[in-house]
Amino acid sequence: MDEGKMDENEWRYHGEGNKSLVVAHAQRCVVLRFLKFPPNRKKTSEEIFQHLQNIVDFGKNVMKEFLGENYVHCGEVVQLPLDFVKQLCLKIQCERPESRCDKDLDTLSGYALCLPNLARLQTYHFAEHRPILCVEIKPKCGFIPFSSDVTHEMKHKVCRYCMHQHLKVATGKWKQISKYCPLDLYSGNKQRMYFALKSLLQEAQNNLKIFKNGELIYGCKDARSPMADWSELAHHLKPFFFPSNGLASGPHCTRAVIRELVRVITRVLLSGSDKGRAGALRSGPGLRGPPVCEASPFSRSLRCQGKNTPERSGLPKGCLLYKTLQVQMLDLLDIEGLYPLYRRVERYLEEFPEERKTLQIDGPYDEAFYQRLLDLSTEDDGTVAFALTKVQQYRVAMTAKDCSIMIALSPCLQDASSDQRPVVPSSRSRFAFSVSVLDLDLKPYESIPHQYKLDGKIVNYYLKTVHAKDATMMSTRFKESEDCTLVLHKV
Ligand SMILES: O=P(O)(O)O[C@@H]1[C@@H](OP(=O)(O)O)[C@H](OP(=O)(O)O)[C@H](O)[C@H](OP(=O)(O)O)[C@H]1OP(=O)(O)O
Ligand SMILES: Nc1ncnc2c1ncn2[C@@H]1O[C@H](COP(=O)(O)OP(=O)(O)OP(=O)(O)O)[C@@H](O)[C@H]1O
Repeated sequence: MDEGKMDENEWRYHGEGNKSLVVAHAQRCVVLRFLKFPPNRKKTSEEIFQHLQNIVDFGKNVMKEFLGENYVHCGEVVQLPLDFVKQLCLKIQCERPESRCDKDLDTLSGYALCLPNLARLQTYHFAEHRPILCVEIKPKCGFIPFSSDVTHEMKHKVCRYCMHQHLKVATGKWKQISKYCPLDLYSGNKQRMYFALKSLLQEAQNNLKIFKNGELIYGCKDARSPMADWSELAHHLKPFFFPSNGLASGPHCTRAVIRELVRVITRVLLSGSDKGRAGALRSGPGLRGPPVCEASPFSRSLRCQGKNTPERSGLPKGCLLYKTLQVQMLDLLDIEGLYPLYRRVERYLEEFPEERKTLQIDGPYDEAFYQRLLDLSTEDDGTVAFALTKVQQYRVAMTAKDCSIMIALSPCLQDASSDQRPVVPSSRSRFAFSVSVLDLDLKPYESIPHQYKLDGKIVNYYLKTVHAKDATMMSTRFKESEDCTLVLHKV
């Protein structure tokens, strides 16, 4: 990229989250990722540069090691002309969802991250001419805490995502409770994964987006977004999954197309080679905690049919979901066990503030930082060193609980080789695909007290409202017989 000759008209708004905003180049396969801040939060250019450089270093030295070279794209920090950034900011402002406008794009430093556009296949730099479909999933936390520090029994039964749904609906963030449960997606059991993906398609919230040729065609900006329209989605997807087939339109066609999409995504999620040092945690946390969440409509439907809890079929070890789950499980103590250790580090820093640097609280996220994360002992010897290791592991685990997975699919021409990319078959076509992970920014040390408070709020709200109601009648989330039969199709 020639930073000297930047033209805002070559870039278009692509998307944003709580902390960054992304614009995509119209022709080339690159995006620029800018940081966002609340209006009055002034940061110096040097601080912003360091923040971005930390993101790159953390990706390179930590996440690539854990998740594998192929899945992680760290990008690089670029310095852009301030005039370009200001014009770009003005140009995209009208496309930003209102709910995200509480923070402003950083237009003062001129720094941003330049990354490959993961909504396109990984050929970098130049866009492919073949059509491309991309599914982005933010799977969230895929396990139930196993820590003995957990004080609410409910946390050993119902996963955080399912509990949090109730608080989110109560506060108006989303209109309705999703049937998605991360434990179903991470189960490795095809039926459960199928159910999880279908549930995401029914109620996408911020956990699912679909792009066609880089354009968002499915996904929900906020609670005011219109209801998901499957027939419109199927219309977009039909040429991908039924290219030369005169499948009539209508509900039958919609169902067939959605089924194909879900099957292909399930297969892709279960695929993967195991390269690099990503197995570092394999002998670590392992599969612990209950295999199902009691609030998941899938497990409820099994119970309602008198069936046993499904076996944990397990994810293949090379796949990205497996690796992500292993990193999430670095949260060995749960926030309840972690918080007192955070307080221990805090007390130490109050006494010795100059030690913050030596403790690598704000970086550098280098090889030494990574090595310390591999110590999975939970025997507290009362030291600051022990507390610090658990705090850093917790931050890394929280990062993995909030990242997104991007799956890009491009139809293979008949009989054509796939340029050495992996290929996934569907019933009427074949796709070359790539899987990547994004939003791997290490969660800040300062967010730990917030996590602690939020955890209490989520559980208390759930206990007070939902569980109390549930004890006397089935949750409204689960509409009896409909769900009992829905999930048990062969996939
Ligand atoms: O706490 P959670 O689980 O609600 O996760 C937050 C996300 O909310 P979600 O529940 O996924 O809608 C939240 O996503 P949204 O802004 O709601 O789209 C952010 O990803 C937030 O991370 P950060 O503070 O921006 O680094 C996330 O905060 P962290 O907890 O990961 O710090
Ligand atoms: N390299 C990329 N290629 C394509 N799209 C991207 C890329 N990076 C980010 N995006 C898009 O931009 C959106 C926002 O990016 P990201 O999730 O990193 O924001 P964030 O503010 O850090 O998120 P959060 O709200 O989780 O803190 C993503 O959901 C994704 O759709």
